[in-house]
Amino acid sequence: MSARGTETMEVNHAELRQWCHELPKVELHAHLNGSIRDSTLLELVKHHGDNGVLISKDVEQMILEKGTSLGKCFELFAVYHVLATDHETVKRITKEAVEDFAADNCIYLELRTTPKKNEAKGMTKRSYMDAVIDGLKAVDTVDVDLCGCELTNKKNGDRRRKKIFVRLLLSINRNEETSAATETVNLAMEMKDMGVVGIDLSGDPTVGQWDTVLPALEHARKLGLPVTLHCGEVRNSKEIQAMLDFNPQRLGHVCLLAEEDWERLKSLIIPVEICLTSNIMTQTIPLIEYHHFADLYKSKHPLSLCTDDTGLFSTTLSNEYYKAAVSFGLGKEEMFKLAQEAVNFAFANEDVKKHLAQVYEEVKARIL
Ligand SMILES: CNc1ncnc2c1ncn2[C@@H]1O[C@H](COP(=O)(O)O)[C@@H](O)[C@H]1O
Ligand SMILES: [Zn+2]
Repeated sequence: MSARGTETMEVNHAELRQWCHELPKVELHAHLNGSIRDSTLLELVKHHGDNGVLISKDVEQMILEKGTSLGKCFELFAVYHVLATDHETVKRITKEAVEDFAADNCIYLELRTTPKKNEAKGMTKRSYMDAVIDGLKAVDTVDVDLCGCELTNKKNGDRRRKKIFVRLLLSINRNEETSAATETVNLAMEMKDMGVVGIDLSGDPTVGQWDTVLPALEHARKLGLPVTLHCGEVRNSKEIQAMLDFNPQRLGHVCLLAEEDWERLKSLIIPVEICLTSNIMTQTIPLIEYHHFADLYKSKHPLSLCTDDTGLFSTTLSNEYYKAAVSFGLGKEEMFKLAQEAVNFAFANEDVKKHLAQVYEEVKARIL
């Protein structure tokens, strides 16, 4: 290829990246602690290291190797939870995560987090969540709509300021007991007027029993809380079948499904949260060319592109769109439609969805 040809391609890639950045996006699968900035993490490591809590060198090494296998991710999450589980830090990482998604032109963010108890720091699941809400109130680069009302005051009444809708999902960790999982569901219910819109099941897929968390998930369903489940990150046909039997509002990942489970997923038409970079970096999927996005997309199965853990996997939602475009040959119209349709799978109410739909209508002529 001539030097000129290479140059043209590079320009196109840069332009495509820029376009993906400008596209208004909807994020449905983002974990708070997985979205911590590297710079913040290193600062926290230093702070704790200086206090003799953790050996900085080991942690720095872990950060360098972050996200390179599913096992390494969960080793690192254990570290994150030591570093980030106090009220001030929870507030800080929430503020920064929302500001980062907004800077990436995300117009709706469903942020999920596992409410944590920490007696030594006087933290309850409720006070952890209050710190998250404090973080949302502290956002100052963008207007945040939490529960139908804007949290941040419009600086100088500037109507042109960017706006992001943030809704929260409370995560049940797979290794929690039934009572702890049920406590999280009850907390979600208690915080329904504070932007909490649903329940997620996540955590290390090699631990925990479906039967232990099922009563809590059924409780959520009875209370009318939508549920999304991390599904098929490891081969576990029995659990995957039980998850399909449960028939949740959404599923995350769905990587390692046997043929008949795959067909069942499609016939149930459960919307899927696709996390391309996450699946490749954790080696759940060996190569992007083999990713099940292609099959779901071709079958017109409902899906949305998501980041999972922007910090852990050094990605952004724009980057996920860019990756989908170059890996599966999607054009701008197709990507626009993908982003626009993700609105339908959000757990927010119809008013929010109408507002988001309008944003896409308004921007369409300019961006396509
Ligand atoms: C890589 N794929 C994944 N699979 C399963 N669970 C994951 C995950 N990525 C993140 N989490 C879940 O989210 C927690 C971090 O955010 P919060 O502390 O809740 O804010 C992790 O501890 C894990 O339980
Ligand atoms: Zn996830």
